[in-house]
Amino acid sequence: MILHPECQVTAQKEIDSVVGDLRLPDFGDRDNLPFVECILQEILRWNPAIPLGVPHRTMEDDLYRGMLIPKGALVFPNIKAMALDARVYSQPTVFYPERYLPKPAGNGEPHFINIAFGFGRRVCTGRYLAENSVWIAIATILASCTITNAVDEHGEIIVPENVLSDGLVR
Ligand code: HEM
Repeated sequence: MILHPECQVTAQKEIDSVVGDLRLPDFGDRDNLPFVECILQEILRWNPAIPLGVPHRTMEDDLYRGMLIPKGALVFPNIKAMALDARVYSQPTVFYPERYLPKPAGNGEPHFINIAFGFGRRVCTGRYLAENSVWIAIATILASCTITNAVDEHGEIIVPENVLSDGLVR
């Protein structure tokens, strides 16, 4: 929110108009907060927490675009490459939650939630806990707080660097 203050303003206006200021958002509000939903999707996509997914092993020979993937092969789903695929997401490195809104407000780009949590029989078992936890955190924090930059000893705004750890989980 510090790096993208305009997103915070948009989300807070949406929460104020839908929820008001007499209560906090709850899960019953989720369908009525499309921009908060967009922020959740963009957080999952912009810098995926598990960039190379978790490898799966093929149980039988498979053919993919004419290429044989033999039984027993390890397949790594490159989630980060899918997140940054410019054929699917315009300016993919930019944090731009509006991209998911239908046209003309946004680009109608596909939600990332079906990719971020992996695939098939071994899909993340914590998916719904995680997605709902992140959603309620975004909604309640932005309903009750405004996140702003820290300032240094001279009163100058500190702009944090966007630096992430490397590894299986970031
Ligand atoms: C935003 C948060 C999270 C993300 C992005 C995430 C993502 C993933 C991904 C990509 C996988 C690999 C799925 C595959 O094999 O294709 C996975 C597996 C798994 N996740 Fe998560 N996860 C998150 C939170 C959680 C939480 C909160 C829990 C537990 C409460 C959890 C428990 C698991 C478990 C147990 C597996 C292994 C499932 C299996 O191999 O059968 N995850 N997760």
